[in-house]
Amino acid sequence: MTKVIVAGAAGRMGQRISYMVTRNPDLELAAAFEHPDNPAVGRDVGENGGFGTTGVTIEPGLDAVIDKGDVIIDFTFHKATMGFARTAAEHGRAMVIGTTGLSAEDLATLRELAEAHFPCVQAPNMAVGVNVLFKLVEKAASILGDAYDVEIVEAHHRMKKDAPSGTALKLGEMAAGALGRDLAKVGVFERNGIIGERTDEEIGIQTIRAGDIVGEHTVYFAGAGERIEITHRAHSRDNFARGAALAAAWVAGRPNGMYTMFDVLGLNEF
Ligand SMILES: NC(=O)C1=CN([C@@H]2O[C@H](COP(=O)(O)OP(=O)(O)OC[C@H]3O[C@@H](n4cnc5c(N)ncnc54)[C@H](O)[C@@H]3O)[C@@H](O)[C@H]2O)C=CC1
Ligand SMILES: O=C(O)C1=N[C@H](C(=O)O)C[C@H](O)C1
Repeated sequence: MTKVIVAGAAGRMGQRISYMVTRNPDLELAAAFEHPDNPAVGRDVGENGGFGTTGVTIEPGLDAVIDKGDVIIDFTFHKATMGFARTAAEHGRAMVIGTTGLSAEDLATLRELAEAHFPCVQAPNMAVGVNVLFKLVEKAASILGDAYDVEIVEAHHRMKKDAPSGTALKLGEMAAGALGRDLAKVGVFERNGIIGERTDEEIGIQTIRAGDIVGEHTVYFAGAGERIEITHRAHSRDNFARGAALAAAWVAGRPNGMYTMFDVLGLNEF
């Protein structure tokens, strides 16, 4: 039985992850923590999340609970995540990281820490459907090639802090990789004013923030006289949370290093 520590346990994702951990027979919800200023500190994580009494109290900060578990599931905020990774490295705890908005520098540091000290599953989206979407987009781009313009539109709730979504960036990277391009060079994240004609190689990524949209991603492949649109819509946060719980059960006991949901779901061969 793998003992799980849930970071940001009072957050939108933290609540549903805590619930999914209690539903997974391979996992034990061993501890939960929040930012020390969060009003949920001191409450039972299940009562706070609306799924009953668990006997697990939300503690103030990771240091208070680090000795209680084997795997930390982190869906919080990029600055907090990097601090948790340093603590995980010191204590040799595994991590599942769903937090988005990590910079290229953060990801390089995370890789260094994980390769030396702990196994880590990191993915911008832990839903099974989105991970299949990544593969479909890679395949579509490699078949269609340069004759089709690639554009990505993502929509999320008004509370989301980072833009574009980590998923949209990954979709852009999958398409760019299949087309022999580098998203850092060809990504276009804003269009306004007299911008001139579209270039062949650019990959546009546009953002919508509105209401309580859980998460939607559409990739367009538009050519002369036709287009393909591939869309994923999340109906609730439970698919992300179920994926995170699956990743926690999978990562415990693995060799140190970085893994993705493709490893967890066995999608590398596709
Ligand atoms: N990989 C995936 O499948 C998914 C990733 N996400 C990502 O997860 C992250 C969180 O999303 P939400 O739950 O919607 O945000 P949220 O704002 O509802 O929850 C974040 C929680 O983290 C807590 N937190 C922040 N700093 C902390 C610290 N230093 N110590 C302890 N707790 C701290 C906050 O108090 C808050 O309760 C975002 O980066 C989002 O993009 C969201 C959904 C799916
Ligand atoms: O913040 C969210 O809500 C989500 N964030 C992730 C992202 O940035 O890709 C995944 C999901 O779409 C929900």
